[in-house]
Amino acid sequence: MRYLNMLKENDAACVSALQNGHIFLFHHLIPLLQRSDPGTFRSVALSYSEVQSVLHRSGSDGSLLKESILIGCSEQNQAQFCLDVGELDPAAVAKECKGTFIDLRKAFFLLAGAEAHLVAKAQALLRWHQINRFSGATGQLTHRNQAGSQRVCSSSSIVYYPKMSPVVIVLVSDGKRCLLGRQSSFPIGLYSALAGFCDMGETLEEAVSREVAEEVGLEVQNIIYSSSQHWPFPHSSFMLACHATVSSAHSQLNVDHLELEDARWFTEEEITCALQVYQQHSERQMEASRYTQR
Ligand SMILES: NC(=O)C1=CN([C@@H]2O[C@H](COP(=O)(O)OP(=O)(O)OC[C@H]3O[C@@H](n4cnc5c(N)ncnc54)[C@H](OP(=O)(O)O)[C@@H]3O)[C@@H](O)[C@H]2O)C=CC1
Ligand SMILES: [Mg+2]
Repeated sequence: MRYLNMLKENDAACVSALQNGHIFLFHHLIPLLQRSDPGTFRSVALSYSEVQSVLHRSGSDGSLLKESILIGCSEQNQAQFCLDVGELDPAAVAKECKGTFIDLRKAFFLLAGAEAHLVAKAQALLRWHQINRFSGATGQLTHRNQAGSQRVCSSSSIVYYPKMSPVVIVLVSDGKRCLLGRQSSFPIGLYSALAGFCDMGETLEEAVSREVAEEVGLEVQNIIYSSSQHWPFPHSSFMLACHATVSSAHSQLNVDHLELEDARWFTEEEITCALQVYQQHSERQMEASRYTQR
């Protein structure tokens, strides 16, 4: 952690870490991945010299490497960076690296947990840099530090840091059943715990109470924080997961159909059955993928 912090503050040390580090490539924010076991993917960690030769063979002079952004540090203490090669031909880069550019929405659940997290973080940082080239206060260009942990306005010295939007996601229970809803944009059959963006100035508990009231017209109690994760879609969210209850006497839903297509109470048996069907479906997909790769 201290090493990473030092790299954020020391441009020269960051350049040297880049030359000895691992680099993950993206093309217009789409990560370069490799198929590993059938139906799963892994990220592709390239060395500085490997990326240099990919860039040269793709007709670039290599100066693009300076655009790499620090994303973390491996267990072997090697700094990890990401780089968007959007100006190059994706097919040529993919061929050079024996990989393939795959939309993160498709690959996210097929990457191992730590890799999914790293690739999502990299995409989020790359996106933040791409959309913050100018200062919102002065309209002037901003410049990044070597690590890419901040951007500074060239005329006012205002410092900008990468942003996330806090989101609450809550599993509401009435003691016997849990409440799930779906938006019309969800894949067919997919239901999820209720979620929503926190408003400015809200506490976690206030955001949970408001979102549930807005979406299904219930007043929740006993809000308990459970866990958190970075959520890359559609932009960078910081998901805070909670449990909450309603009394069974006050569990009548009044769904806001502008926000949700449907919301329902589900019993434990229904959830278990749905998870089993999902598991069988995933296994069949993996089997099919094994067959097509033969
Ligand atoms: N069950 C779920 O809904 C799940 C949601 N998520 C994630 O949680 C996040 C929030 O869920 P969702 O239900 O869509 O949120 P909300 O219930 O808050 O509804 C989304 C609407 O909120 C408005 N909004 C307010 N603040 C923001 C902001 N910072 N960024 C974008 N829109 C904002 C937008 O309205 P307008 O466009 O009218 O301005 C948007 O259409 C999303 O990132 C989603 O991917 C993850 C898993 C499950
Ligand atoms: Mg919502």
